[in-house]
Amino acid sequence: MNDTMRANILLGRTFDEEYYWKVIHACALTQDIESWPDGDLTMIGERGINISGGQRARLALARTVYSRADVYILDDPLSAVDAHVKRHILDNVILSSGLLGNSLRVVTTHAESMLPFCNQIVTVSDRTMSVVHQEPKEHVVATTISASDNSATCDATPDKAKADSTHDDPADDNSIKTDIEKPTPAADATADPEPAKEKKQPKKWTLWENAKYVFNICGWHVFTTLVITASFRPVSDFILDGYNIAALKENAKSDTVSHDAVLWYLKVRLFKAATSVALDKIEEFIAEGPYIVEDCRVPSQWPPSGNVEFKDLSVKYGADLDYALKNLNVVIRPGEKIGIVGRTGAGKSTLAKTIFRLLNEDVEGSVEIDGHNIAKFGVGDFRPKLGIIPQESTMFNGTVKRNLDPLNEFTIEDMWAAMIKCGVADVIEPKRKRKSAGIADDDEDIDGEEDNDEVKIKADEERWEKAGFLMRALLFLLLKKKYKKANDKHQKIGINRNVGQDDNRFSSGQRQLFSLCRLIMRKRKVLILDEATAEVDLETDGKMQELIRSEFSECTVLTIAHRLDTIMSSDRIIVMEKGEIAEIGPPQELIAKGGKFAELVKANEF
Ligand SMILES: Nc1ncnc2c1ncn2[C@@H]1O[C@H](COP(=O)(O)OP(=O)(O)OP(=O)(O)O)[C@@H](O)[C@H]1O
Repeated sequence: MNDTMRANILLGRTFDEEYYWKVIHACALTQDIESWPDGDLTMIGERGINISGGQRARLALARTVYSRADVYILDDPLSAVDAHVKRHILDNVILSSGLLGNSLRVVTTHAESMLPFCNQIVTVSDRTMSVVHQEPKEHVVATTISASDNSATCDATPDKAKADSTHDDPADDNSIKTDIEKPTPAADATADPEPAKEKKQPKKWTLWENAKYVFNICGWHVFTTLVITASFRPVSDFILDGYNIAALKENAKSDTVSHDAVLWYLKVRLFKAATSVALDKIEEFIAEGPYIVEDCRVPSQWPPSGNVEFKDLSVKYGADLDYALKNLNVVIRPGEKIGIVGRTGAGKSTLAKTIFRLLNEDVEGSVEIDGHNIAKFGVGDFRPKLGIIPQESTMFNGTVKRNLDPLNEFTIEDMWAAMIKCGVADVIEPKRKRKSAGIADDDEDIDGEEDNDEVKIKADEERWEKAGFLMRALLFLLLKKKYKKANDKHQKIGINRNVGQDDNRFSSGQRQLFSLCRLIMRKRKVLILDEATAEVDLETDGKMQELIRSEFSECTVLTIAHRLDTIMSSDRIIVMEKGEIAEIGPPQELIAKGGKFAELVKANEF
């Protein structure tokens, strides 16, 4: 939420200073806090927009750990952090030596390296669960299961749990307090030093200051257009759709904003807290510069080959902040596959953002694609020519079709083909129905699949047959709407189904797969995959990598990943460290050299 880092963790709960700083340390947030101008009182934007993906994940973990619950359900808590931080969090939070050591911890994970530490491994496949009990490398869950054996833990073996509780592990007998007083040394002692407790007052922009700023820049009509639009559509939406606020500015000049819209806006939006978030977005849009630069248009087949060059590139997110990128110089050749790795906060995503000019802060130096400095182009012109799967993929409000093809460039068949390739077609419509609409991917036997709609239609027909005159009239009214669109083939197969921005029908992995569908349909010469497979299981990750290799063999692909398997087959690896390139070269060479990359590989093997 749009508040200080501390408020984001406390969530209105009492401030227990001692425990709070222990949580900060355990969740490896100390160094981040120290690097921010207002320490833990630094404002975090809505949905954590001004912190890195890893920082967001650790903040969410800290919020949960601060709740001091008896039972914790942690949904893939380590997917967005590097191997060192993963180890630190395991030791200081999740394992029995950590802050949650005395609680029951149910952890969902794609990280197989975590499995040896668990008492029970529950595998979920095709909606069936199988449970494996084992002797953990370190006692994680068992002690707590027996201590709170009233738990609704679906624990199939209480005896086993009790047995485990008697294991001779001193850490198990310690209270949380004792554990904390004697923290287990992390594998990497530098992962998070002791916290600094400096408290500074945050700088806050009032709504009025925000509004004045936008008024001064763009005047009344533009202001209202901007706010109405920005309130409804996220930044990424604009980017992906190829729209831009500058285009709206043009509309506003031609006086397209009706008074009704203005009044409606004033009533509904202006006085709501959400508006300040919209205003933040507006500032970003305005700072992006023109949508189209008439005397420097991007050619239609651009970029022709996909050569990417970073020249003396430095980036800061604010005058009083450290450089997030420092004097980067590197040439990426056409068609090269580059893996970008590095500790959390090293600058990987910032590097990706510079290629899309998503940063309006202090950017020095340049990014050139096929010899063109991208700063010269209008953002609306060059962005749609590049492809990205961002760290957090989004589904937009609208139909599945609009999500896949916001600019109406492709046929329905293209969309199904992409969804089938990426393995998400079944999420939208079962194979049986697709087949009846002529869009099945193979001849696999699907006769056993039950078609609920057909069963329902039959039941409706039977009801109709039995009904008298009056009842038929009533049924006619009730069923008319239901069957109105029954003849629409595409309606029947669900691509016109509405999905929402925060639609929980889609897992984060599935959202990433939908982003991959968009890329496959567009076939851009330069692609950025920012933790594009972090949320999917290893097998799907492997399939996605294979698909990326075959579909984009001619393209330049920059892949950011903490999971090293994902980038091991890259032509070259860039290891980022504190905003700089610490190492660059083919993966096997870097491993043989025994430097930073070799260290990361080793850390990943724990
Ligand atoms: N919008 C922002 N405003 C201020 N600082 C930011 C912003 N985004 C990132 N930073 C800071 O810039 C640095 C680099 O962040 P970046 O997101 O590039 O790291 P990363 O290597 O991608 O990390 P992760 O692996 O955690 O995703 C971090 O210190 C982060 O706190």
